[in-house]
Amino acid sequence: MSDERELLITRVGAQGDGFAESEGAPVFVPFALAGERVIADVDGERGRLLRVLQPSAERIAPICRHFGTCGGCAVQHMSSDAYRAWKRGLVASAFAARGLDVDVDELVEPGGKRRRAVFSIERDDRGVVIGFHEAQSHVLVAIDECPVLEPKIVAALPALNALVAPLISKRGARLTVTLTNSGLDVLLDGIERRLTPDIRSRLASGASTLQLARLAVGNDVVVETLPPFLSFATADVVLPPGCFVQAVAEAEIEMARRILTAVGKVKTVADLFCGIGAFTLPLAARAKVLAFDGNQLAIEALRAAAKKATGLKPITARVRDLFREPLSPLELNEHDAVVFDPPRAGAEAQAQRLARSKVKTVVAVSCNPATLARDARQLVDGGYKIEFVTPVDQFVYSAHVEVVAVFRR
Ligand SMILES: C[S@@+](CC[C@H](N)C(=O)[O-])C[C@H]1O[C@@H](n2cnc3c(N)ncnc32)[C@H](O)[C@@H]1O
Repeated sequence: MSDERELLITRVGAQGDGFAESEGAPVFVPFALAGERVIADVDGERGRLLRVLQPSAERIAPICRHFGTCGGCAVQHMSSDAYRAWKRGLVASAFAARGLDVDVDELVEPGGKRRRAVFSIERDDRGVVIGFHEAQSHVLVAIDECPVLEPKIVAALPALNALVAPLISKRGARLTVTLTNSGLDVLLDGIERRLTPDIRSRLASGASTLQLARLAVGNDVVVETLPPFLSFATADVVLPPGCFVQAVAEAEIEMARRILTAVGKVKTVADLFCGIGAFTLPLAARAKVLAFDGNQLAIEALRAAAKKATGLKPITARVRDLFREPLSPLELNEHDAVVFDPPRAGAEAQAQRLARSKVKTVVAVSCNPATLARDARQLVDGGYKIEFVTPVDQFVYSAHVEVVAVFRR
């Protein structure tokens, strides 16, 4: 039932939604800005923006026609100043919630487009559709333009759709597309159909016509025309299908630069949650690196790249579950600096051990300010001082923010 209300938006929340109080309860209104009076259709804590009665001076026109329906971007309607202040504020408030009053740096905006996208692909009345879901909805928005993605990825979507369409059912699947140095690396997963020899050969010939570097369906590499690789320092890493890569090359380079500046002149560094070595390899240009990750394929890819690279100090890469078996203080103490870049869940167990270590410099990279602040609290309680907290805008127009934090003792 429609419940239209006039609301005063008092701030923008962590997901990019406008926040108002109405009838004694919170209401979150996507696409509304602080200070605006709006009419929204309210259903519980959610409000659908119907009209802006009094627009904020910070309101600007979005740059993408899908903005407002596509769930990929949350805040294209904010001026650059408001956007920068909001992202910085997300980090400051996460730290404040842990009792850490830090002077968060200005938002660093390295620019660049996303080289990896995970699309949904589904069959419905429109045919087979590739796109992103509306926020908090099952409705799929067909994407034919996207200002945050590498144009080569967007341009390939119609042909990729035609290639995999026969495999797509109403249940849908995921299509992960990564722009690598040797072309597009495409992974289709979540499909029910088995690949018959006939389907496989049709996919393989289509992939070569499209000059894809690789096409994989689930764990099955259907065709690899060229090994899909990315370069870090002097090394070329061949990507295991679907493995983690930093979304934007420019952001990754900026973060690596800040990590190197923070660790300074050192002999030995531990890189925890190293993945395929986006930070390990630049660090190895300077110091001996011991690198750990839970993903066996990522570690194998890093080892193979390190073996072939020239001009790097020794890298030892090991598979280890750092949630269950974090490095002990004794193991950590063998290093002049430790870098950790965990998944969104953070590195709670590892931070506890770091807090008891004697390591001089710790650099944390995180895509989740809340878990970073939790882990930072442990480091501070263990005697570390926070030197820098720098938000890096890797996920432009979204509510996500990457952070590099430097701790010293
Ligand atoms: C945010 S990524 C960072 C990877 C790398 N630093 C980079 O920049 O490409 C997080 C990494 O944590 C790894 N990971 C997730 N859970 C883990 C665990 N329990 N133990 C060790 N590594 C884990 C993932 O495999 C992934 O490579």
